[in-house]
Amino acid sequence: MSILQVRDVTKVYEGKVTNRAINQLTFDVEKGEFLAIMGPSGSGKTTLLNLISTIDKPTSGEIIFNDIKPLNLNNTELAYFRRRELGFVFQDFNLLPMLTVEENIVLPLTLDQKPVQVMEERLQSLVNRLDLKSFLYKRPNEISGGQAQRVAIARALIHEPTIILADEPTGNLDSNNSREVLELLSKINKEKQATILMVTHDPIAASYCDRVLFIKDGEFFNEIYRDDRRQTFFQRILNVLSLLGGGKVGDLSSIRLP
Ligand SMILES: Nc1ncnc2c1ncn2[C@@H]1O[C@H](COP(=O)(O)OP(=O)(O)OP(=O)(O)O)[C@@H](O)[C@H]1O
Repeated sequence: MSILQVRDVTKVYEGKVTNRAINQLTFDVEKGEFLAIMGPSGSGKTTLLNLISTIDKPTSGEIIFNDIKPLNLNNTELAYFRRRELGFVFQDFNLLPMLTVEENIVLPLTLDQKPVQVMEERLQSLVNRLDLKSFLYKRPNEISGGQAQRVAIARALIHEPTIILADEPTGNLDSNNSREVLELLSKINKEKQATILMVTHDPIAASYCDRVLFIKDGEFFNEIYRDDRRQTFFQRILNVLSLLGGGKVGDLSSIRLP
């Protein structure tokens, strides 16, 4: 079942020079899928994420979540839709520094005025699943980058969104913390059938996904599905990246994945 349908979407930035950042892009995201979007710098990944997250509007084409077309919603409905249906995970975590880890996580429910009991139940379940207990009462500047990203993932999950949109979630993490965050995303994807769309430059991060969709100059370039072994999927991702051009694929091709 498709959770998200991107239908013939084009985004043109008008200015001194007209820039067609996304051009007639069509794809679906299935319920429970973990999808990576990859492409060279300037290929339109951020633009696409902004369109899917309803921060920006397509010039033409449609984006449909289940049966909801965000373009048809007014501003109040759109704000509510974003809060309820979408979960965001960013490269720089975006935690509020003055709040504790616990307060950051329940913030979306506080904004939704959910009953305290609901907040506590969901918080407890996430604290156990994401192993957050030891730093629940600390503030963001007192925890590591990996821990901060786990908190951001908990915050994205607490209102049980239809889809999690992750923008380079490991971009600011070292390799150990990256692996921890990717294993966590993989776990919530498998155990809770969470649907995740992740934009990444990192072929190791993409190798945790079920499918990688490659874009070039705002257009569909290729897509590949994971097979049994992550190592062979990783090699196939590198092959497509080398066809796409740019990047440091040569340096990575000898990596053995943990
Ligand atoms: N607000 C804007 N106004 C005009 N052009 C823009 C705007 N935002 C992006 N662009 C252009 O649209 C194209 C796609 O940019 P986008 O940021 O979506 O690429 P990207 O794949 O996310 O790049 P990167 O990997 O470097 O972040 C680029 O040519 C960029 O210069």
